[in-house]
Amino acid sequence: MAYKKIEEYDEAVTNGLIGNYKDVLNLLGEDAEREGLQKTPERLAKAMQFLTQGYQTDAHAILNSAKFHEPVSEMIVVKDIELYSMCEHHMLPFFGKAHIAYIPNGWITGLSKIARVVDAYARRLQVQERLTVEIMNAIKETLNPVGVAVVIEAQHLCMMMRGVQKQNSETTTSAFDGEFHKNSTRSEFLKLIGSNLNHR
Ligand SMILES: Nc1nc2c(ncn2[C@@H]2O[C@H](COP(=O)(O)OP(=O)(O)OP(=O)(O)O)[C@@H](O)[C@H]2O)c(=O)[nH]1
Ligand SMILES: [Zn+2]
Repeated sequence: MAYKKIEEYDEAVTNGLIGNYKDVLNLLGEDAEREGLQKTPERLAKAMQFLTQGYQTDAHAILNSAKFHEPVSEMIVVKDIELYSMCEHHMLPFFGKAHIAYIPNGWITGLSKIARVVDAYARRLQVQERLTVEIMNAIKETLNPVGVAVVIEAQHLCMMMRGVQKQNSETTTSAFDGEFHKNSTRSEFLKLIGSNLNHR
């Protein structure tokens, strides 16, 4: 399946969500019919479809769509890829940065495709750990690299706006494969992204 942007929203899904979001507003003590809220269920229905469009994207197809044979054997690092996702426990956002590296084994992919793969998995209901591993596996399975590494640093609104209410905590998750299991390779990557995971 080719990667496609959501430009049109599924009418049946949108209408179903609109009805439900009206109920949600009323249950929360609002008046869903008041002027300021009249279009809110529809906006929210579209926003949620946008934020979960990853279910309609195929990360492997994204990477395969710009796969080039290239005799490169040095580490390729794409860092500071911003990401926005939603935790599957509270459906509240978590957001931060992904840093990704791979060491090619004859095949490279378009750099933008790496960032698109982040979105393909981030735009779903997620836990940060699974998001990290899914990105790694997609790169591993399509490019068959000598090694692949993914580090994600994120803040979770469910820990900030509610619950434990910690405003400054940041969660770092990582997934390493192949050459990145070697201390020296992993250290080089962590140094390049300026991560303090190096001290572990
Ligand atoms: N491991 C992991 N946990 C997450 C992530 N996002 C949210 N959580 C946690 O999921 C847990 C759900 O715990 P529960 O005790 O079922 O939910 P809760 O009563 O709302 O918990 P509190 O947030 O502590 O109030 C919480 O500890 C959240 O911090 C994530 O990406 N990874
Ligand atoms: Zn949460």
